[in-house]
Amino acid sequence: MSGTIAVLGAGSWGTALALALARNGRDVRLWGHSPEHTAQLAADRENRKHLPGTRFPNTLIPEADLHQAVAAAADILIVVPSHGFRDLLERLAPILKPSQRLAWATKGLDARSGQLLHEVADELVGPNRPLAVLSGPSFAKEVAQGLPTAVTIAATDDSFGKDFARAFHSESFRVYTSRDITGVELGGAVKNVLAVAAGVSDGLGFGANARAGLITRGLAEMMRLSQALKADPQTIMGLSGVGDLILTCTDDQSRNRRFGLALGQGNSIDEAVANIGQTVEAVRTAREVYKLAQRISLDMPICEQVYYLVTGEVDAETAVRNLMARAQKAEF
Ligand SMILES: NC(=O)C1=CN([C@@H]2O[C@H](COP(=O)(O)OP(=O)(O)OC[C@H]3O[C@@H](n4cnc5c(N)ncnc54)[C@H](OP(=O)(O)O)[C@@H]3O)[C@@H](O)[C@H]2O)C=CC1
Ligand SMILES: O=C(CO)COP(=O)(O)O
Repeated sequence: MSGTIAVLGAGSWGTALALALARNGRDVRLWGHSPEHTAQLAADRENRKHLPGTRFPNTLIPEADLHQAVAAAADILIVVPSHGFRDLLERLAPILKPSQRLAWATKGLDARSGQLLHEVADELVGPNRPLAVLSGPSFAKEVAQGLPTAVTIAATDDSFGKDFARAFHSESFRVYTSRDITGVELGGAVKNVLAVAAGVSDGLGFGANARAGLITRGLAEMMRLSQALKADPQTIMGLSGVGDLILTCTDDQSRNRRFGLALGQGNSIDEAVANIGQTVEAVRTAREVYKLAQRISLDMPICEQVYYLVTGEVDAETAVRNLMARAQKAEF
């Protein structure tokens, strides 16, 4: 990754990652789907909507035209919400050059097919294109502020993984590499669903014991799913699994946790989403994880109750009662 990198998606995370790359000496084109928003980024040299107070280096250029952003780039990094991932790849498929490698930092599953995002990428712009995913415990605001952060990049191709890691790696942004794309993607998707459960529990005032119990039994669900999908269990014990699970379940910067908190405090789903005003991935991911677990007959009781919550089939207290009423069993 020595040439320009096109970051596609100009929300909080796309902007923070574009800043990390530009500060690390890379030329970056930051594309956003709203021309008004991209014009504001170009005029202010700052993303006032998502990350106020952080000036863009000269090497970070906002770009309203997708074709131009892609044409200028050696490699591509997608950072749109998961519901826009497939559509964006369909737009990219006819314009990507064979030499351009593709990475993403989106967390979630494909809302149309329930597939992992690397399966969608492989289908639409593969099969031989090097692919990579960046994930781990990393709030956009802290990355934009240059606070110490560690993440994982999993790639289909070792040289892409190393190049991509080098493009980001700095004294404040530490990058570990992996080959387990499935494990890294699963951790990033499922932790958002579990963060809703932790938020609900805290919103109901259930205390520290309940939160720790939910995180630990949630980790067991993540582990079970990763084993069923032939991911490496070690990945779940790493940054993109337990690392991001702890971050998102315990800190109120997390939008998924705040969504759960709001439900636990008696707000409706629509009120909670509107008040947060940004992407809350778990609203969709809870459905996809539930369907996936059903399809492969896997027991994921916490994710199941979050699914019933986001579909309005139970309220917060009933979801917790349902979990506590389960039959006694061995821990492992
Ligand atoms: N924020 C964070 O700390 C982190 C986020 N992530 C992940 O990054 C992904 C993006 O989240 P984040 O940047 O935080 O979300 P934000 O809500 O901050 O921003 C999302 C951006 O994407 C735009 N957008 C919405 N739909 C589409 C689409 N179909 N095509 C292109 N752009 C679109 C939105 O535009 P508009 O406002 O017009 O809708 C907005 O600019 C998510 O999967 C999230 O889980 C991962 C790690 C950290
Ligand atoms: O993924 C994240 C941090 O790693 C951000 O979490 P939220 O989407 O819940 O804010």
